[in-house]
Amino acid sequence: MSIKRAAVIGGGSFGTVIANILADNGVEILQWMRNESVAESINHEHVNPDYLPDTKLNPSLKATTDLQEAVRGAEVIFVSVPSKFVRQVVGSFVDDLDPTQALVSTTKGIEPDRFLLMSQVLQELCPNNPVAVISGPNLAKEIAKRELAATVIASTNSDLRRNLQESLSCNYFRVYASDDLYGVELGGALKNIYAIVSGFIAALGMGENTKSMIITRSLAEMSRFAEAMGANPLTFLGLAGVGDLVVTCMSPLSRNYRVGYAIGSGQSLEESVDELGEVAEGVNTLRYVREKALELDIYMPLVMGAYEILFNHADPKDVAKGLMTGAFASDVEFALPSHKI
Ligand SMILES: NC(=O)C1=CN([C@@H]2O[C@H](COP(=O)(O)OP(=O)(O)OC[C@H]3O[C@@H](n4cnc5c(N)ncnc54)[C@H](OP(=O)(O)O)[C@@H]3O)[C@@H](O)[C@H]2O)C=CC1
Ligand SMILES: O=C(CO)COP(=O)(O)O
Repeated sequence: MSIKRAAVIGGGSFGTVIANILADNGVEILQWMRNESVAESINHEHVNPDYLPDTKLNPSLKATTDLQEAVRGAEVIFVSVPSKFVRQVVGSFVDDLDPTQALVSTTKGIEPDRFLLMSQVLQELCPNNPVAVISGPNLAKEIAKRELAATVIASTNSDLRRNLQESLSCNYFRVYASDDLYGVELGGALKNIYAIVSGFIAALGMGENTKSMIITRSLAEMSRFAEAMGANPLTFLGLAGVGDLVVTCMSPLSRNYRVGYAIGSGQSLEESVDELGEVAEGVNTLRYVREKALELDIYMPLVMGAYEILFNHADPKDVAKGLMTGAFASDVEFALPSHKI
């Protein structure tokens, strides 16, 4: 049975795109945002002027700045604010929820204190509510133009998975299923780091072989981290792993890639983030993953190198040279374990 009424919490580019797909599919949808003038523009002009100024939105998509109004009666609540604010924003409406209402995170980030992914934060705040995540190669600006794309819905609740597949699938958006929430979410969070690295590489004018090497070794590093964290690295072979890694490492539409490109072109981290004006989750994720890798002694040379460039002003060219002179290593560690080379 597909969803009749849903809420999207967040007025940015991805929240708006998800709300618009649901509206295109006939779901009654109320999108919450804190900015009154953006809400008014969505309601009257059917445009989100701050994040998707060139997209005519479905006129049935309604916006509000009243959080309680948005969640009241919604069968599913999509949470689409930056990871830094998920706990605060969701925490302000948990008391209004009943246990039938499902929560879906679109957010690709990590909460640092206990290294929690967003579905874990949602589950902690709302232990009786079903939870899912959506992740995949989903650049909002392309989906807004209704260019073909695919995504993954992950949940251990098979009814919720199926309802979400039915409510989000349409002729420009294909929705695949997974029951590995942690793996799907970890892929979405980790790839942002490597999109920043790929941005450096592009800014330095490095070749196509270099770009391919970086993407492939990023996948090896992500998988090594996933395995050490107890996740299933096979999930990274799908859209939420390879798929999202490839698109964000290759496209200037990725905000994380753009931050990397700006830094590789000589701007400071602060300038790059300010100029972007949107969230680039990879900057904080890089800090948290580096810390976790040091704590668990996980070999992550790209993460360590990127950290030196972003936070210690290291020269990207010197870091790249250092990466080329590491100890001899295995190509696919699942096939040839490192200790056997
Ligand atoms: N854009 C994309 O292509 C995709 C993004 N994602 C993920 O979705 C999440 C949201 O991204 P996206 O929509 O692109 O982000 P944007 O940067 O486009 O927008 C962020 C939104 O969150 C709002 N916001 C920021 N801080 C707060 C706060 N303290 N309280 C309430 N609202 C707040 C902003 O409001 P205001 O405008 O008032 O500041 C804005 O509406 C991220 O984790 C991202 O990684 C996932 C897939 C694709
Ligand atoms: O996650 C995304 C596409 O799948 C969006 O990436 P950015 O946050 O780097 O723009």
